[in-house]
Amino acid sequence: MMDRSHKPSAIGVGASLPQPTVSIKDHTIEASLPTGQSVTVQLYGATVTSWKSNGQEQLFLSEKAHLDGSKPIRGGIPLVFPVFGAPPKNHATSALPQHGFARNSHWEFLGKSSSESMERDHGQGDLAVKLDFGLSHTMLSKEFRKTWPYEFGLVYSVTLTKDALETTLQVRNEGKQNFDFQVLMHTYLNVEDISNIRIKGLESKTYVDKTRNATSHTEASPALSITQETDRVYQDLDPTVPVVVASAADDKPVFSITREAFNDVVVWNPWIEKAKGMADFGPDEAYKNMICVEAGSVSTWQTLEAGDSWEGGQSVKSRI
Ligand SMILES: O=P(O)(O)OC[C@H]1O[C@@H](O)[C@H](O)[C@@H](O)[C@@H]1O
Repeated sequence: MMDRSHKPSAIGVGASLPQPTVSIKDHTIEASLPTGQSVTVQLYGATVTSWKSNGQEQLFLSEKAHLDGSKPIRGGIPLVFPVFGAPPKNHATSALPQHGFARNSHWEFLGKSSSESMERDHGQGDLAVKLDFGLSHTMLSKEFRKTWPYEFGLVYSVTLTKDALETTLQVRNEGKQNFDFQVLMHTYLNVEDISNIRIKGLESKTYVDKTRNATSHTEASPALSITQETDRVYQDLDPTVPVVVASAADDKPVFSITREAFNDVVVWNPWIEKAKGMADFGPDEAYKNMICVEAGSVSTWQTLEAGDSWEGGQSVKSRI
């Protein structure tokens, strides 16, 4: 999964091998590999809004998503930090909006690096391109700084490889006070038909069902089908065991998600009524073309002591 074995790029060493390209335009960063895969990231929220692989778009983006920075982007991979869902009462995050401020703040592009993986699963020499984004307390709006007055630094890395999209968040406590946070990569996966997929890797896991008064249950199904509004927080998963979105027809994986330091996975689909009720969700029937499988750390709080840092991430493979 998270492959830390990238060696420095061979760019400019006389080789005429095609290299990744990266372009920056209108607060949008686009990177593509010579093998055809591409990724698009908006500086607003450092939200990944497109990931193309195998000649297909892998992420769902609502037709009505706001891409002008006026609202968190409905689709792609919004980043949830420092609180998941509605903030609890009497907590340091209480005055923040739902899902925190990372997805509705302006990030900076820190740069790109190209690399050649030495030990990827699919053979040697695969090219990868990594895009780094930063957000710190000095970049927050006055309002967010006031409501969450901690000194922090976030570095969000988006790595595109031939086989996967990897997203990693590093959180640093740059102040003198400890702070608590939750984090989640709210990944909207593009699916052809929700009735034709099953979610595997959740059996026997405890989940909180947010559609049933946040009651706790144990997943009985080895292959979960989505047939109604679904909003579940699965807890205490082994991050190295993939959560797989598989085809119901032939059981082949459509997506496989492994994680690092993320023990929770949220499965969300708004279904008919909720989809209609969201002004930025469209078309109404698009709930059939998406499933959110959201890797994160949300069932407890991570406490970060002054000067410390923490890192977590996911690797999403498609149609392997
Ligand atoms: O509408 P938002 O703030 O983007 O949230 C979408 C959904 O995000 C999911 O992660 C939550 O579990 C749901 O409860 C929520 O409805």
